[in-house]
Amino acid sequence: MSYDALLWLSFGGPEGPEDVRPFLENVTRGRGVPPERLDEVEQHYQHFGGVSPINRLNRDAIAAVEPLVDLPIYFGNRNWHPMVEDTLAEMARAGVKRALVFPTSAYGGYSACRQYDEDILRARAAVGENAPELVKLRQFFDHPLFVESFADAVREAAKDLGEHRLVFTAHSVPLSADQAAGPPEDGGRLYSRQVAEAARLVARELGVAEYDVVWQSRSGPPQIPWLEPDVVDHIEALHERGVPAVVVCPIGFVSDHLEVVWDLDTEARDKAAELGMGFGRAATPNNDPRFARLVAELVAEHTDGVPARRLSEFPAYGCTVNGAFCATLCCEPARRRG
Ligand SMILES: CC1=C(CCC(=O)O)c2cc3nc(cc4[nH]c(cc5[nH]c(cc1n2)c(C)c5CCC(=O)O)c(CCC(=O)O)c4C)C(CCC(=O)O)=C3C
Ligand SMILES: [Fe+2]
Repeated sequence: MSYDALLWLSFGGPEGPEDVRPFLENVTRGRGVPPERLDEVEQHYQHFGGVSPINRLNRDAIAAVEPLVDLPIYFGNRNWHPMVEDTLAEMARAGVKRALVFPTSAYGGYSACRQYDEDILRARAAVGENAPELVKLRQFFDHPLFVESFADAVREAAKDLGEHRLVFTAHSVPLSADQAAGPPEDGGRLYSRQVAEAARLVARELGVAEYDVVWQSRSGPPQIPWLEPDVVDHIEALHERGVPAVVVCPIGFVSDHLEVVWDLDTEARDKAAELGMGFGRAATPNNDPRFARLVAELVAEHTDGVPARRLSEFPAYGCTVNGAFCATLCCEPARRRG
């Protein structure tokens, strides 16, 4: 199959103090996130001058991928400029008929996969009949280049720490969303099980037998259960068990965006310092040259029939055309069910 372009599809983030509130409103529209939580998150962004690093990190990664692929790369986001609707309109004007889409998430689940399908549907509907055909690349949580880059990052973060516990962290989601993650016939929990599998692969690469998988950045109303334990609470629990230091590996993310620099480099690091524990945080893959190669390989699976490299046989989906869902009821949000 031939393609005219690659669309880099990401979350988006504010680029100045006035952007923060409208960005947060875009993210949480219709999601029942309490206003107090939004006020709190607004402060995290304002602490960094209202600028999330995520757009810059995406632009850097795109620049690293450009020399490795034969396609022009376009950049569009779900929640902030450049908005994917505008990017897709620009692609249509440039004559793009069929494009691959790289979503900046390695996993399945509603927030990590299906919501990017919804972005594709929305953007194609906005552009209308000239909308390019869009083929989304697959979930890559078990790609050897993803796993190796995290393993090296953990080695680097741990190098001066001595005895420590390795703790993987990913974005928490409501338990109901995790239960609905993946095609129902797979039994659900695709997101948390893929995160656990990626953690297992990185730990295996490092030869580490004991480690934990925990969650961060929980949102939503307090009465709704989300994946636990939270990383900060877990650091306290490790301290009580006499663990002298932690290395936190943000396996759930591809870049050091605001939820990594705030929730880990600020909150988790401060908690460890308060308890007198050593703390190291592994870098995410975004700026590792292997990440650019990973994207180029995912593209080559489609353009050159290069076989998919995977370290596990764990269920993986995500590759669909024009925003179709991976399977009937795949990652269907509970609130939208009958
Ligand atoms: C699974 C997952 C990923 C990983 C997959 C992927 O990477 O796509 C992810 C990534 C990200 N999440 C991000 C930011 C936010 N997420 C929020 C809220 C939420 N995230 C959720 C899940 C996830 N989120 C959920 C279930 C909610 C509740 C609302 C809802 O049901 O949708 C909120 C609202 C405020 C709050 O925290 O309450 C913000 C600001 C940023 C950008 C950071 C930056 O600006 O640098 C990134 C990359
Ligand atoms: Fe999020």
